[in-house]
Amino acid sequence: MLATASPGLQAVARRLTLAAPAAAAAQALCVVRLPRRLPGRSASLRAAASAAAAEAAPPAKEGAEELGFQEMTSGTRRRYYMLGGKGGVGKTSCAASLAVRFANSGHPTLVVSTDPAHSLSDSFAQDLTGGTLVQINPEKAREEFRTASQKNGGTGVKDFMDSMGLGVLVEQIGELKLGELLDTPPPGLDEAIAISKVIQFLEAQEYSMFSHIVFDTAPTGHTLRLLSLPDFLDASIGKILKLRSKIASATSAIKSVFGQEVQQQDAANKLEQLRERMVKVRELFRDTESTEFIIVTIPTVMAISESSRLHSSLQKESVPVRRLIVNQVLPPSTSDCKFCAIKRKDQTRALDMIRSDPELMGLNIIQAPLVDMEIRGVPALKFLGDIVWK
Ligand SMILES: Nc1ncnc2c1ncn2[C@@H]1O[C@H](COP(=O)(O)OP(=O)(O)OP(=O)(O)O)[C@@H](O)[C@H]1O
Repeated sequence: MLATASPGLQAVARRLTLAAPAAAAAQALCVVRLPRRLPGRSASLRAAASAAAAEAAPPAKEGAEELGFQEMTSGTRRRYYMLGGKGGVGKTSCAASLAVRFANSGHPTLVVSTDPAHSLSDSFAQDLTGGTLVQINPEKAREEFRTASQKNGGTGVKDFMDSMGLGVLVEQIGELKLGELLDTPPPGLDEAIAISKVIQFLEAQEYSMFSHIVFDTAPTGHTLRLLSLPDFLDASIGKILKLRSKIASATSAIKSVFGQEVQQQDAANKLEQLRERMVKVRELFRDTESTEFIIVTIPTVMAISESSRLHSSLQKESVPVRRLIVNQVLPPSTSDCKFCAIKRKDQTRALDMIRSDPELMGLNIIQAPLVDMEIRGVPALKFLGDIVWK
């Protein structure tokens, strides 16, 4: 989904609309362009914001480098922020509030969702000033990939090779898992191809004005698969290309004998383009200068354990992580009911767990209070953003 305002962007939007039938909405990516200044919050939200900010516990920064909002807006390079974590912890709310904060500080911002069941439009309460919504359909993108790979063979490159009497070569390059790749695509392929498309669009001249891109990422499992996928695809596509060059001389010999037309160039070029895009996505995800993965969690033992594992996996993938948002922390109170007192004790134990977790203790920890309103619509997002992103 894409919300656009300028005529140039609308041209892209129309192109994308045509490529994506409405029925595919559940499989869509969401890209929202934010105007530089978004509507301010109401007087009641303003009052609640200052109360919540005063009540929010100070961020724990033991051993962590000092990181603030100012640092997020310094420099001239485009910045990418990816928010990820366990389901329901507040990724969308935090991502949307960061985007609103950037936009209101004068930074042209795009917010993108890679979650097929994204709730960005709910979060913004469809308050996408001046924009039109457009779906980018990952299934369509995957279909393009399959068509490119199968162009010459009807049922695939392997069959094509067999038909040319070259099946034995495929056997020789034993590890080629092309059939599997095409018939049972690994989880996250749609997402990876779609995100590479988004990155491709973002690199176009008409998007160059956007200095801040915020990704409201898919839940943990998807995100990890997505991160490791470019390596897998790189290897698979690399094998196809290697195979192609190996058989090049053999096919021309066959052509000269049978006069058979072999048009592999087109398919190979498309695969090569896809491979290059995938490599770019992988590089972008690992670039410490421009990219940061922000883990969002809540103060429960289960969520923190999962965040610890997520951080460990992200480190293995060399994805830069510096901040941990602990969302929905009960604000201090002098008159707790029994339920609140027990809940608070649980939360305190979970927060202590973060401070002693070897994976998490070095991160800059930002506590976001549990607020007594739904985080929905730009004023509420501004309210949350002013508390979280200081
Ligand atoms: N600090 C908070 N105080 C009160 N409510 C909150 C807070 N943060 C998030 N919420 C609410 O919690 C719900 C889930 O939030 P959100 O959709 O941002 O989570 P998510 O991690 O993106 O979920 P999913 O994994 O399903 O995409 C929403 O109704 C949101 O308004």
